[in-house]
Amino acid sequence: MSAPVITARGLTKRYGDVTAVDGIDFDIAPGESFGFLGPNGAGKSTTMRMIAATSTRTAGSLDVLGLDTNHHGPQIRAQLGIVPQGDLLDEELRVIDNLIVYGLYFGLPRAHVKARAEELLDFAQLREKRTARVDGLSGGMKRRLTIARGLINDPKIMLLDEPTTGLDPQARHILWDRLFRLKEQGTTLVVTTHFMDEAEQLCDRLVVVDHGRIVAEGSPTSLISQYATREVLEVRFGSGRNEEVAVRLDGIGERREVLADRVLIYADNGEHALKAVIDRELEPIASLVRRSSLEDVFLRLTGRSLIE
Ligand SMILES: Nc1ncnc2c1ncn2[C@@H]1O[C@H](COP(=O)(O)OP(=O)(O)OP(=O)(O)O)[C@@H](O)[C@H]1O
Repeated sequence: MSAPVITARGLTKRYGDVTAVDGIDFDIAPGESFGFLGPNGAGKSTTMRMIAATSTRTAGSLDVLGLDTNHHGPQIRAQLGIVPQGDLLDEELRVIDNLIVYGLYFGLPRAHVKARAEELLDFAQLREKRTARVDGLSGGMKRRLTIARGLINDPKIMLLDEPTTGLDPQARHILWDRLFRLKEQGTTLVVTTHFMDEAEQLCDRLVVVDHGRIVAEGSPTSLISQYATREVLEVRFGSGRNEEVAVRLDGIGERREVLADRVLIYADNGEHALKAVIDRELEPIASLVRRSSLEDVFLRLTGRSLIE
């Protein structure tokens, strides 16, 4: 494997009594698409801010492109593309000017910035909005503009904090498509998300984080095969009946989880599990067999759902 572009050992961040990031280790390889998957408050944004060298660590080590983040902030940021959780665009400026102003801020030559901004308008599929003011754009367009802005300095690494939160399904797919394009071009992507489908779509490898700690690491498929069965049967028995019925499901599937509105039965063959449920005359009011996902991995590891 080539030398990592980001290396963390025992990385820790405390805010007073709160330990936001609690001694985590990870390596990110060049060209890799790496994810931090975890619920709100898990410490993902704090980790991103330390990688972007905008927040110093309390303990441990963190190197980005061979530079210590506590001592080389400006040199590191010059080589990163940063897409923060909020878009932080200049709403009163035109789309093209948002790109140009940001590029000039890096101290890049004006002619270069202007040419690069035009290329990025096409990349972000915003050509026809070139002279529109940002405050008139849709959420998806603003997000694509933020990504384009992050690319103005030709970064080796893109940091994307919750890239599609708040977007509708169509806007998310357009954005994912742009990120796949970047990945194909060899850009290293570091993504935080609490959406399991986003992690499955975008990440070659990810760490599952909870309460500032890494609880599992691997590719989406390896995590699913390690922590879940091939399929899951979801059954609903009606309000208040799930707990009562769950005790009568013993022996069906490998494992069961009782949630407020449904019971999940983990089995490699969901149809067989459903037949076993029906044979016991338990009469679910609804049932669904689906493939296991990273949501199931998170539930298995923490006993909680990713989205509460
Ligand atoms: N500047 C700060 N001062 C004090 N506490 C903070 C600060 N920033 C984050 N925290 C705390 O650190 C913990 C981790 O927060 P962080 O924002 O990194 O989580 P997250 O996984 O990114 O969640 P979200 O997606 O909601 O941002 C939380 O308990 C949060 O309240």
